[in-house]
Amino acid sequence: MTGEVRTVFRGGIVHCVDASTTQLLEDGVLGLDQSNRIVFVEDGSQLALLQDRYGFAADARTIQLKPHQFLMPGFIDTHIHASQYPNAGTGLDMPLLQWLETYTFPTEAMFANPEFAQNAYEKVVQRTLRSGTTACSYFTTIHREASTTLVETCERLGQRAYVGKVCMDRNSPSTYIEVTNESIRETEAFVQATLARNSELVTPIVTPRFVPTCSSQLMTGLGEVARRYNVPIQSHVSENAGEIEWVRQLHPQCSSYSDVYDVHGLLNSKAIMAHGVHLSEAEMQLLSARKVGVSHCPCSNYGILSGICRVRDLHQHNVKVGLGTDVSGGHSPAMLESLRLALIASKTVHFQEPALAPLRLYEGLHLATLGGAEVMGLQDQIGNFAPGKHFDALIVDPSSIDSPIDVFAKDKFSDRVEKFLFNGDDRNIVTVFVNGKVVKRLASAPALTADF
Ligand SMILES: O=c1[nH]c(=O)c2nc[nH]c2[nH]1
Repeated sequence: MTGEVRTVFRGGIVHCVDASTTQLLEDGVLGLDQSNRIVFVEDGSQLALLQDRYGFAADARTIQLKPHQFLMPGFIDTHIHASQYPNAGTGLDMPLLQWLETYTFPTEAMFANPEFAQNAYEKVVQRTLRSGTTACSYFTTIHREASTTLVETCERLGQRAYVGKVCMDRNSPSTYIEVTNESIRETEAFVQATLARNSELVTPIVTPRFVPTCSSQLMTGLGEVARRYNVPIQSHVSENAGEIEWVRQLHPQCSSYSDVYDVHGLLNSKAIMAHGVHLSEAEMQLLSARKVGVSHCPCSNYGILSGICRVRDLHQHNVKVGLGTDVSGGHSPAMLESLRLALIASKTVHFQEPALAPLRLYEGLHLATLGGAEVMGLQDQIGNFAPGKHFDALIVDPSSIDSPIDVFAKDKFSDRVEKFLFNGDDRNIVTVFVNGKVVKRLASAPALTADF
């Protein structure tokens, strides 16, 4: 239910209505109610009619975007290791298992130090917000205290987030491993404490790292915690050939990597599985039947030599797909980079399998916004500008100060949007709203009243 219209934005608007429909309005209007929920998105020429149709408050305000500016939904990063941000852009010279041992586990172990954790988490939340990411599904480390620091940081800086304390009780370094029962107890304590905050923005997510580092007893226990508190689950699946072979040796009785999670009660409609690069036909059918979402992480899949996820094939199997930066297997915390590489990766798949058509630009935008919301189970709350949703949005300015884009008189509105998606960066993202609150504002932003 939405209320009377209190705020109207007028200017360009682009958002994905569904996986195959994008609404592009060069002169659009978007109405918000008193709690900053979206009431409507319409063509601006209809404004007078809309006042009657939706009931505008007597003191409703109109915020006029500057020429070339447009509104779009915030990006949704469905898979990011907040604790690996100190390594972002480094160490991309090895495949997954070696990379974990050499770079990743040693850095994650440093989060035992609260000051190190505080500094890193502050930076990753600031950086992702600045890049236009309004919602993230974060992995932290095995440390509960530091994981709570990330929860507090997201709340304070105003980012919507799932935060998961990582669990691992086998095949891990002696300095970075948990005892099974303690890992389950600590997860439950973290879930309880995070739920008790009644946060509008942050939700705990149960996070078994991946099969090689989680015993059967741990996976079963974590599945029970997720069910008891009705919270989501995240992990990694079928990312890398060496990893998949290891899982086969560890669980010879299971028919596939995905089946290992299934028999331990970890696949359901609230589960997010990252990568899915080498999923078999049977695994795609299983993920589809369990309504599991896949986080496609193309930067990481190239960076740590995993392979290429067949997104079109997943869609044909009716599997939900969103995008993840997967910092720091992925080099960049910016979702624009993941979007671009997702488009390129789909062309590489197409070269190899011509029947799988490359993703079109707006399918990429869907993956980065509404598709991500579906993967996180938040499709009724965020991901596009449908009535009733929260206002998690960006004001993009292709002509902002220091813009990396040049706009020409011949450019249509759709050209300006495309230029941003391919050549823009955070200098073009002049305002970021999460839950109707401004969390980033640059000098080129339109004037806003103080209560945003
Ligand atoms: O890309 C990845 N990053 C990780 O940190 C990880 N852990 C298990 N599997 C993983 N894959």
